Amino acid sequence: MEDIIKIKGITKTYRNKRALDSLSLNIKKGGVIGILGPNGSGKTTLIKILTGLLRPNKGEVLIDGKTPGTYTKSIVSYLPDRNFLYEWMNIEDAIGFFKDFYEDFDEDKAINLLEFMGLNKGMKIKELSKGMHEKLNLSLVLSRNAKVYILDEPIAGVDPVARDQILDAIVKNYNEESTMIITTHLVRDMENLFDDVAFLRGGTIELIGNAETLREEKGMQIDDLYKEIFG
Ligand SMILES: Nc1ncnc2c1ncn2[C@@H]1O[C@H](COP(=O)(O)OP(=O)(O)OP(=O)(O)O)[C@@H](O)[C@H]1O
Repeated sequence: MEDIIKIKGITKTYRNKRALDSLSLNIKKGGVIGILGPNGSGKTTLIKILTGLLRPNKGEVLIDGKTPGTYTKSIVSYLPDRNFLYEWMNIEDAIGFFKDFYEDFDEDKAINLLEFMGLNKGMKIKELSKGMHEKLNLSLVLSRNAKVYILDEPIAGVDPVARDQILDAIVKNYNEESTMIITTHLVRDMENLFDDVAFLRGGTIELIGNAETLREEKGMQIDDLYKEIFG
């Protein structure tokens, strides 16, 4: 299977802190990969490099054959780990904002997803709870017809019911032609979603593999393997 993302030897240093250390990773087209690692392991830094928000000090990243920039932003739908909508907006404005920004945005899909999440158009952004924010942001991001979806900690800080709804929305809206990259340290809740997993420690990949194969080889769930590696 063709690789949609090729990461070769990237290093990223903030002042004197090395967040990524000669990290290499190829991600094949189609499928869901979990990037797993504890706080500070470099997950967000890696995602910011993939989305073109940061540049590595060394190494190379290719997404669909191009370095992160205008083209890659047009094919990558990104859920940041924080809110990206304006406080003055309501949900309808947020839909309009995505429609204006992204040619691949499917408004009908967004409306269906928002209904599934129990959100309505008139709700004001500044009045949403953390879980509602997460549901809104995810609904918008999943409503783009993108080649690559990058979800940074999609269920962090939300209650178990909202978590299940978010996971359901991801599963139901995932299209097998596209590639999904999800970072998390909430492995138990998310492991059934992953085709492949990569364990990140100290800015490098400690272990990578097919989730099912790893479960068989190690005789344990990915969550237990995570605890064994990072515990
Ligand atoms: N802007 C910054 N300036 C200085 N150091 C930073 C900056 N951003 C991240 N770091 C450091 O780089 C390392 C990797 O951080 P990063 O945010 O990528 O980790 P993470 O795996 O996403 O963590 P978390 O799960 O807590 O979000 C950490 O040691 C962090 O302190």
